[in-house]
Amino acid sequence: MTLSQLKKHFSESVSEIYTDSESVFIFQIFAEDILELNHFQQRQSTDLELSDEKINQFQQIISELKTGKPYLQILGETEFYGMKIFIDENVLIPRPETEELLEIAIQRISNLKSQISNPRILDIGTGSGIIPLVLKKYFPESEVSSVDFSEKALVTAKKNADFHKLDINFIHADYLSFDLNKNFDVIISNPPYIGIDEENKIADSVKEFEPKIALFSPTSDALIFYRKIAEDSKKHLNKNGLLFLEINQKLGPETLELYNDFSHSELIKDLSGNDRFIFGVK
Ligand SMILES: C[S@@+](CC[C@H](N)C(=O)[O-])C[C@H]1O[C@@H](n2cnc3c(N)ncnc32)[C@H](O)[C@@H]1O
Repeated sequence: MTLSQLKKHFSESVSEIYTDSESVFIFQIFAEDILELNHFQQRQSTDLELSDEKINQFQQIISELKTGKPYLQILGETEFYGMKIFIDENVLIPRPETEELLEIAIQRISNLKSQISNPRILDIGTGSGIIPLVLKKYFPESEVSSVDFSEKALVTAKKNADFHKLDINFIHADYLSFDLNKNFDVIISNPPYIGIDEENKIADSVKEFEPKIALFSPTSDALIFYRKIAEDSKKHLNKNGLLFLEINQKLGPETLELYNDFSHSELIKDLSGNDRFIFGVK
């Protein structure tokens, strides 16, 4: 089988799940990984004869894609804020909105840095580690702690931290019953924000392949993490400390209200125009 025949076979096999342009895009990504040919080289090598081993690898990928498994999980890595990030079934696949959250945070923490040279940062809900990794990369003098209840997620996050040689203090704990024992200059979080009773409204592809603990709050209270963060901020966020949260777009005003004792708090929309972030100054 040649490369162009494989490409056609690939597109036809996944046509029930992906549009033509999506399947071309996904094929290119896997061809880059398996055949070690960049996009330009792939276009120049349409007649390349492929070994049975390579064809079998693509066949395996097709079988997995047909189950609805996200292609990034099959690939095992993604790019986030310009960094290579390993992912697997134990962590949330990084979302573009979280890149926006970090853009907002980096800009505002830079301003804070004129007053505090080594800010102490707490991230709640580590997942693949994207938030603490990006912040530690941008603010090497900062002290970054990150808590997650999922031991398996922490294994992946540590793998990412080792890969990028970044020093993060990972904490394995249930944040909802965790006593913070020090104060922070920055609290940031993208916690689970869907009430467990709303599970039936979420697409099967998300529910089936991404960890439930990353998506759903443990009760029907979708704001349970935000309430605990508000409580902790009272005692453990320093004066003029900064708060950055990714939130459920349907609960903007209710979530913002939890932080009305801050000297400043605002809702910020994402690029799609949804209420998606809260920025607060204590
Ligand atoms: C929405 S995901 C966000 C992951 C990552 N920060 C990101 O933006 O991709 C929420 C994370 O919170 C973690 N989590 C869920 N319940 C938790 C709890 N009770 N205590 C600490 N972490 C928890 C999940 O394991 C998951 O990694």
